[in-house]
Amino acid sequence: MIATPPPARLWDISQPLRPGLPVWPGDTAFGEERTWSIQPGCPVNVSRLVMSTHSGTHADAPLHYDAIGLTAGALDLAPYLGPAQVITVPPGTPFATVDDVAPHWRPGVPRLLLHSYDRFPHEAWRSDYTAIDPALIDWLAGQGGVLLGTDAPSLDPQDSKDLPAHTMLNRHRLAVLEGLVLDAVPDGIYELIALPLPLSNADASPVRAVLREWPQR
Ligand SMILES: Nc1ccccc1C(=O)C[C@H](N)C(=O)O
Ligand SMILES: [Zn+2]
Ligand SMILES: [Zn+2]
Repeated sequence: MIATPPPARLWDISQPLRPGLPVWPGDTAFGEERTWSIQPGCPVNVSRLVMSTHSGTHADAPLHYDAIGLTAGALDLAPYLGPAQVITVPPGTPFATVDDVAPHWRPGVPRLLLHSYDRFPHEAWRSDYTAIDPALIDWLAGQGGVLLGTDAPSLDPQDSKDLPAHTMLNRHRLAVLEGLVLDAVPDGIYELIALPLPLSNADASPVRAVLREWPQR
């Protein structure tokens, strides 16, 4: 009889996808439509989804911010699986900076997930989210980082036209997750699992992001 360890605790850090989901101003509303329904002569329910590639918790592909960038289907999956550290930045911070992160940084854990909301805004779009100082992305790359995640809907401010944070991310070829829900997650080290879908031509992909307890050594 193999002794099986108790299951590691899981945190679901993904937004529920549903009609009424707050989306980027002007973007495609989340829609679902039943195309087949269970009834005499039809044994199944089937639906159709209409959604932005940036709906809810998602991974940008480089194609989102680089006209010749990789698509979601071409992304290397390794950055989206592995040890990650959750660090809270003071709520209401306009830009997360190196000074917010460096004092809490655990060298050798190459994924940074920023927790900026006191309470994730599930019910309404908020434009006043915490964006990312590009210098933090440059610093993360220097620390051997491979992925940056945030509970905000974007790395750059909503009105940004030159996307300095996404540009720095692209320069360092870092992976990104946006729209994480970290309300219930204490700062610390976890195993991140958040795989993008093999959407062959897309500029981003929804992910089911979870954190699993990481054995503290
Ligand atoms: N839907 C959009 C439409 C136009 C411009 C930006 C968005 C975004 O959703 C922001 C995106 N999540 C980003 O990666 O910054
Ligand atoms: Zn995005
Ligand atoms: Zn983005």
